[in-house]
Amino acid sequence: MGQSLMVELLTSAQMRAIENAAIANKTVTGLELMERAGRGVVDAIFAEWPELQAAPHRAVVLCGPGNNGGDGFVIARLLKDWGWEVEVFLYGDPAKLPPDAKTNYERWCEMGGVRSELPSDLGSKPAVVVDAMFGTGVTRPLTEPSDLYWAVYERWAVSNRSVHPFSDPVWVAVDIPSGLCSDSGKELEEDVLDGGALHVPAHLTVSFHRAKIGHHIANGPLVCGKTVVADIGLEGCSGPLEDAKHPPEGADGCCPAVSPSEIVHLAGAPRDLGKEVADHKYSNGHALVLSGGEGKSGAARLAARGALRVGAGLVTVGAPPSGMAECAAQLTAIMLKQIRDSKDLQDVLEDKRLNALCMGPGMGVGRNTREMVLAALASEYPRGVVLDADALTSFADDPAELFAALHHTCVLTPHGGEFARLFPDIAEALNATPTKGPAYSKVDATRAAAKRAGCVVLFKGPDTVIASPDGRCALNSAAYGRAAPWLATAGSGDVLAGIITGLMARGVSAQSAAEAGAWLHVEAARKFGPGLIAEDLPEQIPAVFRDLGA
Ligand SMILES: NC(=O)C1=CN([C@@H]2O[C@H](COP(=O)(O)OP(=O)(O)OC[C@H]3O[C@@H](n4cnc5c(N)ncnc54)[C@H](OP(=O)(O)O)[C@@H]3O)[C@@H](O)[C@H]2O)[C@@H](O)CC1
Ligand SMILES: [K+]
Repeated sequence: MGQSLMVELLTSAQMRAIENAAIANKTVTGLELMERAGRGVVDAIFAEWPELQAAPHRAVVLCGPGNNGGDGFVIARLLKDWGWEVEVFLYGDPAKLPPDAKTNYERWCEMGGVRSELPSDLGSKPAVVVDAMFGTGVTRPLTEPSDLYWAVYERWAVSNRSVHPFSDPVWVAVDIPSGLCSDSGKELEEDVLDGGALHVPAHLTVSFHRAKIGHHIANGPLVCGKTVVADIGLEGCSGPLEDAKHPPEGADGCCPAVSPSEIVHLAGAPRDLGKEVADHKYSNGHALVLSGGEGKSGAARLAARGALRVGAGLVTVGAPPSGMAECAAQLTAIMLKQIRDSKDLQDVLEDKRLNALCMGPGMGVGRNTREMVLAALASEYPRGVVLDADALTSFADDPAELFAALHHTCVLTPHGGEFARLFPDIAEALNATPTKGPAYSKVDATRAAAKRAGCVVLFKGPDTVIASPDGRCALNSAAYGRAAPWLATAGSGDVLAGIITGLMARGVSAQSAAEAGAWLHVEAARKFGPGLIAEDLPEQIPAVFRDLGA
């Protein structure tokens, strides 16, 4: 099974490396890139609001002291060329602008004025406000610049997104809304409460070459509005070659500036999930899902149903004696076996056809769960093991004991609370108020956790991050066109654990199963829509598969 359409997400350092390599290779000049960036923003505005292309309007362009500001001067010039009335503000000293930004500042000055002070009369309401204050170069909280920014915002408050956009100005962010860290999707803040971070939510954010991680993680989707990516002619420069440490020239003259393995991908639609006509049930594996006792078996049954629907050939629920009657009354296609402790589990695992295990949902926190997990992990046969919920919390007192036993066919699926129990120091770094950029991100945290645990970690949320110990990392974003707010419902995580287990039973590797599972989980929720409860999720998988042509 593979992933289709791998969309790359970059950090600011990766973007800079790609840009610098292209300039060093003489593929393009910085000035050309800036021109294309500015044009990309104008094209995106006209594509989004064709009414704005049809007749001239008024724009306010807020420029900052770096190259993001440089893009702003290009946009001002292009809009003016289009017949618009354009007012430009600059935060910073024009003499200190970087060279390309300065060139564009000077070109703009031949066409119009630049104000740095806030006038008492800001003039008539513009159709568009362009935020070109700060882009990927923000390294500290914005305090002083926010005066100008907020004044413009408050003057024409962008109150209600649902009304026709031109009753308020549309707010267009160049590259990323100013003040948002492009690596972490967090706003840099002062330690003090009145830090004055900038984060006006944009209607449209136009980024360049690739989306940045920050557009898709943490607050990014809340602040960026609709995000589009403009092609600025750097295609082929991200690193199509495997060994980017010793980069030969790329076929198109570009130099792969970033090792492909370092790049985070947006999880995409999985491919090849169909079954072969000649398959029999054992060709698609046998998943075992461990359950809790009486009144606690629902979570395991949800997981088992997810595993079966995603195509595991057979699924068995293993329950302690007190859970047997409840499970027997509820299960039909799913088999049932009594497993009370680690000794029973070891016996059951003698059957090598059981090739994937799901442990945790509803199992209970404590010694018995701990011992069963360790018994499963000690088994010599290399089966997939998905650990969720109580299987994670049972090791809160001694995570190192768990980490010592984990191996490369394991997947941990913590939510924020479980993550903090297993990786308290990493969670603390992630949750600290970010005062410097690039800020520590959920990507950094998940990669660090995977390395420490020695297995795949899937850190849940609307921005689910999936990382392997070798650094491979994907982001499954339930935002923008894939928002799935009804997924935050009891038992939804149990189904996800089961889906991943089912995929591993079918022979999918740990990282790919976690990525595909997270993607399918969101799609199943979107298929059902409002009113979704966890029981509905497995039942939507057939429709999702049909859409995939599986
Ligand atoms: N990469 C590409 O391919 C392309 C990139 N392009 C564009 O370049 C943008 C990146 O440009 P950039 O690196 O100059 O950074 P940018 O965001 O303008 O800010 C840096 C300036 O802000 C200042 N500053 C920072 N924090 C501050 C604070 N708290 N308070 C006050 N000042 C603060 C900082 O000052 P310093 O830290 O140096 O003192 C520096 O002067 C990118 O987002 C995209 O729009 C496109 O043109 C073409 C293709
Ligand atoms: K910006």
